[in-house]
Amino acid sequence: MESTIDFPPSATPALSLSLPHIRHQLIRLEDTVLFHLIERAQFPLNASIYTPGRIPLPGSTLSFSDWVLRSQEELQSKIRRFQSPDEHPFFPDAMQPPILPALLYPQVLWPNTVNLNPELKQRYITSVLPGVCAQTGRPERPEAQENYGSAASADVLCLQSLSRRIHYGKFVAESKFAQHPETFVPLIKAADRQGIDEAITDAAVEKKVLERLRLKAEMYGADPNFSNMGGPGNGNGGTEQGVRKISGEAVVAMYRDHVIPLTKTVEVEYLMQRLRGTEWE
Ligand SMILES: O=C(O)C(=O)C[C@]1(C(=O)O)C=C[C@@H](O)C=C1
Repeated sequence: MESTIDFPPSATPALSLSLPHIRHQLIRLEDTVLFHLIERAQFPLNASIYTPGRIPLPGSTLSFSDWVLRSQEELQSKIRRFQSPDEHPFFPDAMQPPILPALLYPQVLWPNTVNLNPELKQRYITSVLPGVCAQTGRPERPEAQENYGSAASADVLCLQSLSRRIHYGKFVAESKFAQHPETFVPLIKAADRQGIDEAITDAAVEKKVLERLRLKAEMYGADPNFSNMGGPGNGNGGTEQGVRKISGEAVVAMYRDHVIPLTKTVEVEYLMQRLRGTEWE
């Protein structure tokens, strides 16, 4: 698969490492994540698809959702998806040799093994999805086996866009490191993860991210046929006339409690490996 969003082989390392450019990509990814979540939220939670063994699968003990994700990744590996430096598989054991010739991406990141997808998937299933699929003020929707395939397909898109978002932290971290190695080298040498976390944190940017996201969720999640974007009784659950497509609160909570913290963990863990094989080691 050719470049995902901004790392075509033609992109220069200088552009890939410019912090405003990286933040612009993070803002674009907000839209991608949001639209995929809105697609997922039209179906019930369907807890059965996350339970291994609940839905019989030929030759596999995985949950239905994992099986769909793994099968997709196996196919996508053949068309180069995971050669792109902003793509990380959830199932590294499913990777196959690409059938297309390798693309030459510019070497922007320091070689590293950071992949937080297992933690991301766990949080997505146990915390993000229940918030996104709930419609405030309404009873939980019953399982709908006719939507199992649609829900699992939407999950693939949600998880992959979230994974891209959090692993973008590597580019953010590389950019910050390149700007201030004198700040980071001693912290990394001392394995001071908390110190690194503080050095990469920009509280004003985080606040802006959450404010923008709330606005986007309110706008994209409203049905324009009904004026249900605000006013009393028009909160997350919508009105009698129109149900919101997604809860703004759930989207903000997802970013505040999971997406931003995981992005920061990616940044910290990437930096912890940043001195390997350098003159600073
Ligand atoms: O934009 C940055 O500087 C980032 O590190 C990304 C990000 C985020 O996840 O949105 C994470 C940590 C910072 O505190 C601010 C924002």
